[in-house]
Formats: sequence, structure tokens, C-alpha cells
Amino acid sequence: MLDIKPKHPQAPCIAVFGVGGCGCNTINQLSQSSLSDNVVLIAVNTDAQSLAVSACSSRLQIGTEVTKGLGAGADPQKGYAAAQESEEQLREHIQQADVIFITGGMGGGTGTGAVPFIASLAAELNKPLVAVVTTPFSFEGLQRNQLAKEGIDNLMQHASAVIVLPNDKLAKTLDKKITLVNAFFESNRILQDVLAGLTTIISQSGLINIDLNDFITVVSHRGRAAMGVARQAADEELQHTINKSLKNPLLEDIDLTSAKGAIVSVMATEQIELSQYHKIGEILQQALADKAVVIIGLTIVPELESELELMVIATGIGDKEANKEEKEAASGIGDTVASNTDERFGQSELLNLHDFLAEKSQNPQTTSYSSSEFDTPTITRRSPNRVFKRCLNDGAA
Ligand SMILES: Nc1nc2c(ncn2[C@@H]2O[C@H](COP(=O)(O)OP(=O)(O)OP(=O)(O)O)[C@@H](O)[C@H]2O)c(=O)[nH]1
Repeated sequence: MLDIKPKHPQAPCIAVFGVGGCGCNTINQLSQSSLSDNVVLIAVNTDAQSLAVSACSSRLQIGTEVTKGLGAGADPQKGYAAAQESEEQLREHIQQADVIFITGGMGGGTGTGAVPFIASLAAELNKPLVAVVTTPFSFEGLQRNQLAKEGIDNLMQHASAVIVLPNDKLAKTLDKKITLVNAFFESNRILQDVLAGLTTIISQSGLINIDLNDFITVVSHRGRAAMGVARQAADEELQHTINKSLKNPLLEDIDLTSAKGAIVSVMATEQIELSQYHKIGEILQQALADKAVVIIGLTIVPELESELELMVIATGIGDKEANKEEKEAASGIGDTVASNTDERFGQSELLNLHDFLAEKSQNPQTTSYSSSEFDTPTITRRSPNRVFKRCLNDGAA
């Protein structure tokens, strides 16, 4: 049974399901990250042996009758039937969470069959669910790739957002001599970062907070999602940093101009200027679809190593052609450029920051942070010894 006891009762409960071999490997690696204490990792598999060596404290063997604990033998229908057999336990786990992340490798039996089933339960229980899945290496053959495609199509019908990480794409960025085991490990590190980043974004209390409702607003656009992280190098133009965050080479080739929503988590030092914060919103509005909802959170980290770090999650990414038609219809012309960004950029967020800066200039003590309140300044963290710390307005701290 899922047991989430957040230290901060107001913090949303986040369940991360790792399903099948790939999913369980990923959350094993994720358990090495420092995650907020409201995040629970649940290993779900048909394969009893692989589950037995999982580092996760919550493990759920599904389909004991259907698979006899031996895996789904690359048959997604078996994976689906296994999840169906264990529907009650899965429901109990889902019910206790406020938001669900699920990860698995598409192309085999368990992940391809069970991930869409779990997503359908979450949809039925009205819980937001974001899936982060891989597609097979092309050397694994056409059959696996076809199964993966079908699995993703099924998943898209139920998940709030789906982030796809093609193993093939990853292979292109690795040394040709890398071993298969290491290639998987590297790929899992990306999955780990994506999941750690997603959970951090909702758990973290910043100066300008991104809460669960913001997250739900953005993921409710449904469809493909993408995520990118960037750190501003010394003297780098803000535009360039944002472009970097939008061009994560390990994610799918996707058309961000069709994204209908984005959540941006900004970490910056106290030196961040109002105009910089505003500019992030403007640049993103121009990069995404017209009327895209952009929610920007800000956390002040005095010890940040760079001037600024950004994590962007873009959602509701659709078909390029459909998007072009939509834009043309909306504007009455061919090439549309995002206009009137102020209207779509949350004024209340700007006011919050403005208040903060004004207050700071009048009363410097209100922003004197103790350095122990903050931790390593990167958005995603891998060190198991580092506890994620909250910032500024966390009343419960
Ligand atoms: N990135 C990454 N991909 C993996 C890993 N393990 C497997 N995969 C990919 O995920 C696909 C599905 O493999 P598994 O997750 O082992 O399969 P399963 O879902 O457990 O299904 P069955 O073994 O048939 O029960 C494979 O075809 C690989 O492309 C991993 O550790 N990392």
C-alpha cells in the first residue's frame, strides 16, 4: 500500500510509477536522486525476479495469474491483461496521489500494455498523469518499433501529457563504442533528470510559486510534451539560453511552435531584474503557439552558480500542419507572429515580483537568506545526500 506522509501536509502527493523492465530501471536510478519527501516511487512489473532486486520500497507485482511472475514475453496484450488483473491494487495506489508520473519502455509486453491501462485508470479517477516513455533502438527491429507506436497511440488517449525519449536519438549522441548497458544507463539518466525535474517543479516553493493547479492547467492541454533545461552561461543572451532549453537534443523531434502551454521554472540569484523575468515570458510566448498559456515560477537561490537556470515543460504539442492552419485561421494571414504578449503573460506574477523588489529596496532584511536554507543550485539533482530545500515563502518550513 502506498504510504505518503509528506512533512508539509499542503504539498501534493506525487506518485512515480516505473512499469516493466525499463520503467523499474529508471526509478531505481531515480531513487538515487534527492527528491522531495512528498514523492513516492512505485516499481510495477510482471517479472517477479526483476522486482525482487528493485531499490524501491513500494513494489507491485501485477498479473501473477496471467504471467506467473515471468514477464509478459514482449506481448502487450499480456501486459494489459496483467494490469487489468491487478486493477484494484493499482487503483488504490493511484487514488492516494494528487499527481502521477509514469515511466516505461515502449516495445515490450509489460510497459507497452500496462502503462496505457494505468493511464486509463488515472483518467477515470480524474488524476493528472504525465507519461515519460522510451521508444526502442532501431536495431531492436521493426516489430518492437511498431508495438511501441501502438502503445504510445493508446497512451495518448488517456494521459494528460506524454514525453517520448527515443533510445535511437540518444544513441546518436553517445560514443559509438559505448556498451549497450552503458547506453541504457545514459538513457536512464535522461529519464531520471526529466522525472526529477517534473517532481521538483511541483514540490518546490518559490518566490513565485508553481502549484499543482498551475501544473494541471498546463498538462490539461493533452498530447505530446517536451522538456528542456538550460543554464545561462556568463554573458550569454537570455534569448540564447531559452533557445537552449527548447532544443534538448535527446527528446523527440517536435514542433514547439504548436505547444499550447508551458511551465517554466526559473532559478535565479537576487540580481534578477524585472525586465529579465518579463523577457523570459515574452520570448517563450513567441516560441510557442498563439494563446499558449505560459506559467512562470521563480525561485531565488542566492548561491546559484550561474545567473539563471531554466526548466521548461511545453505541453499540448500537436501536428505541425494542423497548427499552421490554426494560426492562419486565427490571423487571416500566412505567417503569424505571436502578438500582444503582455495580455497573455500573467500580470499577477509580474506584480508579485515587483512587490518583492520594491520591498527589498525598502527593507533589505526581508531578503537576507541563511545560506543553509538553500541547496545545490541545479534544477535536477542526482546526489543522494542532498535534501531538496524549499525557498522563501514556505510557511511550513
Ligand atoms: N532507456 C532504456 N530503455 C530500456 C531499458 N530497458 C529496456 N529498454 C527499452 O524498453 C523496451 C521494453 O523493454 P522492457 O522494459 O524490458 O520490457 P517490458 O515492458 O518489461 O516487457 P516484457 O519484458 O515483455 O515483460 C526495450 O525494447 C528497450 O528499447 C533501460 O534500462 N533503459
